[in-house]
Amino acid sequence: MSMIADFYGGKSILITGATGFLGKVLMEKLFRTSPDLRVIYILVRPKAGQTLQQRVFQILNSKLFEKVKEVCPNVHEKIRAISADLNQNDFAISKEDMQELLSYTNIIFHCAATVRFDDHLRHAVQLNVTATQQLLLMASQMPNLEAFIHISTAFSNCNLKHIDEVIYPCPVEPKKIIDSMEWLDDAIIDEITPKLIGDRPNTYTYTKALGEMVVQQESGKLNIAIIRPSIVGATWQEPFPGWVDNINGPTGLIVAAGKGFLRSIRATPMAVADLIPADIVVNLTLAVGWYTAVHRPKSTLIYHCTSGNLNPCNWGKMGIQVLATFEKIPLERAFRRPKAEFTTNNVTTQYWNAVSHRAPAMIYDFYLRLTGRKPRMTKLMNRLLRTLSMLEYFINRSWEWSTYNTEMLMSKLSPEDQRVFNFDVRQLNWLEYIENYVLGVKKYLLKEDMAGIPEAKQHLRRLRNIHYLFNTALFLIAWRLLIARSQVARNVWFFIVSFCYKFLSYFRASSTLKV
Ligand SMILES: CCCCCCCCCCCCCCCCCCCCCCCC(=O)SCCNC(=O)CCNC(=O)[C@H](O)C(C)(C)COP(=O)(O)OP(=O)(O)OC[C@H]1O[C@@H](n2cnc3c(N)ncnc32)[C@H](O)[C@@H]1OP(=O)(O)O
Ligand SMILES: NC(=O)C1=CN([C@@H]2O[C@H](COP(=O)(O)OP(=O)(O)OC[C@H]3O[C@@H](n4cnc5c(N)ncnc54)[C@H](OP(=O)(O)O)[C@@H]3O)[C@@H](O)[C@H]2O)C=CC1
Repeated sequence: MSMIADFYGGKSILITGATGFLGKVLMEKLFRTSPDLRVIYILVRPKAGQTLQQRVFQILNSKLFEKVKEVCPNVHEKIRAISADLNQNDFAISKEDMQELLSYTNIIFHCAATVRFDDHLRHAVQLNVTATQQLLLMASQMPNLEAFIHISTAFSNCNLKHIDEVIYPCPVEPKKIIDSMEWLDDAIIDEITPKLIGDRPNTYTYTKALGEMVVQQESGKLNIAIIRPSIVGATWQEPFPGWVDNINGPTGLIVAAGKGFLRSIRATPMAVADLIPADIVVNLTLAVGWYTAVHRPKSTLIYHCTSGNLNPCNWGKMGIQVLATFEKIPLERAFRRPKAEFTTNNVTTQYWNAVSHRAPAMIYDFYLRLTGRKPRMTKLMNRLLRTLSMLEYFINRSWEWSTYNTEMLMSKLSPEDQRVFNFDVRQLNWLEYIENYVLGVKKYLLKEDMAGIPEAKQHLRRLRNIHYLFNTALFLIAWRLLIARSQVARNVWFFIVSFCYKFLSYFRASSTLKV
């Protein structure tokens, strides 16, 4: 019997960010392991062209929830979508809904955030800091609340090399930042952003650090815990391997490599690729929810959900395995063959960007123009290069995260819970995981049919032939131009031609003699 699964039975659970990548995996696991839970409230904002109900329907009818429907056939009745926008005052929740949330909620999982690296500071503060503050205020009015679990990121302190499971203060108090965002105009915010974020690379990591400070400051009498996952990747085992449905983190680059857009990347092959599968994050989150509510630790505990110190993998190994998988299982309609290299300095990066990214895009756009179509590849390539420049910070450094609390929690679980809520990353086989990740990208994100693999391989063979033809033509043109301009080149050319001629004549003469 799983104590954790049992704990969530009969509970009313509030999840923010349930429509996001991690939120969906969290909801799925909760329904699958504790089908007798009372209700899951999810705060959802209406999206263009979709009502709340349509959004929920889409999630519940996705492949991810297939197993849930078997164990929890009335899942539709147990999910209660509440219209909310975390950017608004009181989240724009109606009075009745707010009353229901305040009266019944037992556990909160706060996953919502803006994960964009380039978000404007005002927006990132609103969602990652102010909304967290407001949610804590709401939580403090919930008489039945047992635990508040805040999802942060292991990179909230990426300005440090070694990171412990503690909250590191930022120089400027979050409250001051929140206040200043109310009266400063965008131009001034733009000007002070670099000074505020200091040695962090973007507004995301900075505001997630501020969010943690807010959690610490506003915790009051609440039972709170913070989870810090590193780079969340596709699922490892549950509900099935390789599930992923957005392009954040490495996923977008895997797609770009598989489609042949990404041919070189500035990365340190030996740097630790601190990836963590989404189901491991979710298992730890649920175990933390149980532990925080039942054991009520005296202080706010922080749990690092990382892989680097227990089972390290590096970007080099990951990149090679990604490409090896694309050899066997290519993506459909690739732009070029999947073939990429790591570069390690600015000069080679600029060179390969020009030769392997910009030039082919321009040639292809030229071809599109010639055939009366709208050019698009240069624009796409520029966006990819911009994305690469934003991710570079994370693939050229290694961090060490201590995992005492996470390991302590593991030791507190019963053998059954260690099995059902497995967050032991030491058991993960990276090569197998990455292969399943790449397959998952193909099947669940790009929705490509496995039956199309022979055609995809055929397409790659065509691309290879075009590549050879193109290179041969380029060589001949260059050579022709060189011969026209240089006496030395002409001499070399005549020497080669006469050598070949003599060789052929000798070969013909000797074969005639034999006859
Ligand atoms: C020896 C062999 C070598 C072979 C190598 C080849 C194999 C390659 C795979 C292995 C390398 C993997 C490296 C991975 C590096 C990952 C580092 C991640 C670090 C995360 C640390 C923090 C973790 C967290 O806590 S939060 C979660 C992470 N958050 C994000 O990832 C968000 C990042 N994204 C953004 O901030 C934005 O999307 C931005 C700024 C990058 C782009 O914004 P923009 O306004 O331009 O528009 P969008 O609409 O968002 O997207 C535009 C365009 O870009 C494409 N795109 C977006 N993200 C990615 C991505 N991660 N990778 C690739 N492409 C991406 C998107 O598809 C759009 O394309 P269109 O065609 O124009 O629609
Ligand atoms: N993915 C990763 O690699 C990592 C993620 N994390 C953390 O995990 C958490 C979840 O991340 P992930 O699932 O990847 O992110 P996603 O971007 O996939 O999901 C973000 C969620 O937040 C919701 N949200 C955003 N803005 C609002 C708003 N104004 N009102 C209501 N809801 C809103 C989104 O709703 P909508 O669907 O409407 O957009 C979505 O459900 C975040 O806190 C993130 O910082 C930490 C480490 C790594």
